[in-house]
Amino acid sequence: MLRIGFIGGGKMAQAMAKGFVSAGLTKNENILASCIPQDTVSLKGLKELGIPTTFDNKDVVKQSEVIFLATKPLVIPTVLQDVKSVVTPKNLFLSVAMGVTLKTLEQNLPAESRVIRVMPNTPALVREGASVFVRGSSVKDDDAEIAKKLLAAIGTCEEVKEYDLDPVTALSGSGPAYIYVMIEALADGAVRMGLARDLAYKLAAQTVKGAGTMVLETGSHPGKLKDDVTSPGGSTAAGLYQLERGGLRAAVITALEEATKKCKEMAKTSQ
Ligand SMILES: NC(=O)C1=CN([C@@H]2O[C@H](COP(=O)(O)OP(=O)(O)OC[C@H]3O[C@@H](n4cnc5c(N)ncnc54)[C@H](O)[C@@H]3O)[C@@H](O)[C@H]2O)C=CC1
Ligand SMILES: O=C(O)[C@@H]1CCC=N1
Repeated sequence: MLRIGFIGGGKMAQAMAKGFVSAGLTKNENILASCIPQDTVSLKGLKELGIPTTFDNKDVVKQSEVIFLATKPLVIPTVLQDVKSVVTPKNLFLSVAMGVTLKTLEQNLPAESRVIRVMPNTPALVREGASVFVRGSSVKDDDAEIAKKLLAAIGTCEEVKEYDLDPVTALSGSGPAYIYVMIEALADGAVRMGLARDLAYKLAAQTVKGAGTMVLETGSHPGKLKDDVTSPGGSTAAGLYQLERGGLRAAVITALEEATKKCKEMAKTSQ
């Protein structure tokens, strides 16, 4: 069984770890995750999952073949300098850090280290994640296969070019947050119109799930699927008109632009 470690044991690390265990790729007790001693939130979450923890990142490198780098982006160069002396050719690094380039990752590790950049998202926890990955310069086909196997076990997985990673981060990395806001707003609207809140959340969430599955499984254009819902002179047309008046599309498009810009800024500051 593959020995998986996480440097940084926060929200994203825990979501992936839970997904890997549910997929049968490893067991909780075979994972090792590090965090900082004062981070009681991470420690509590890892304890609940039954994942062993350490405050020494070198332990993670020594005990794991595959090491996810899952601290905040700005910490990554310091973390890599700290573990550099114990890195061996058996270690494969998968960085999930937003904006931290392969160049920065490779510069802070021994020459020819095997490094892959990944952009996952938190629905990995329920094996409904959307991940992409990019190979570093010393990565072999076997390493890419390991990344694919791990990521495909917790959702969908695509290989992309590094220049795609910032818009991917803005879309599927951050996207669950945008959708949760939409689910809250849908439910708030229904509650305002008199529906019970529990039922409103359930219907809103299933509607998002169902609409996503329609796009994925029918292969139809989202515009056509929208037209299929919109009866002439009906309620949907009345609702859609208000969304357009409220600038929903423009707001979403500029949200993606701002999130992408943030990734590009991070690439510079984390060098
Ligand atoms: N939360 C999300 O939905 C996603 C997050 N990411 C990336 O995942 C990374 C982690 O993000 P989150 O899990 O949201 O943050 P988080 O704050 O929940 O987790 C960060 C973890 O790093 C640990 N940490 C901090 N300094 C450390 C050090 N020097 N050595 C070892 N561990 C240290 C903290 O104790 C904590 O466990 C970020 O780089 C982010 O860009 C990527 C995709 C999605
Ligand atoms: O908000 C962030 O910076 C991270 C990257 C994508 C999702 N969460």
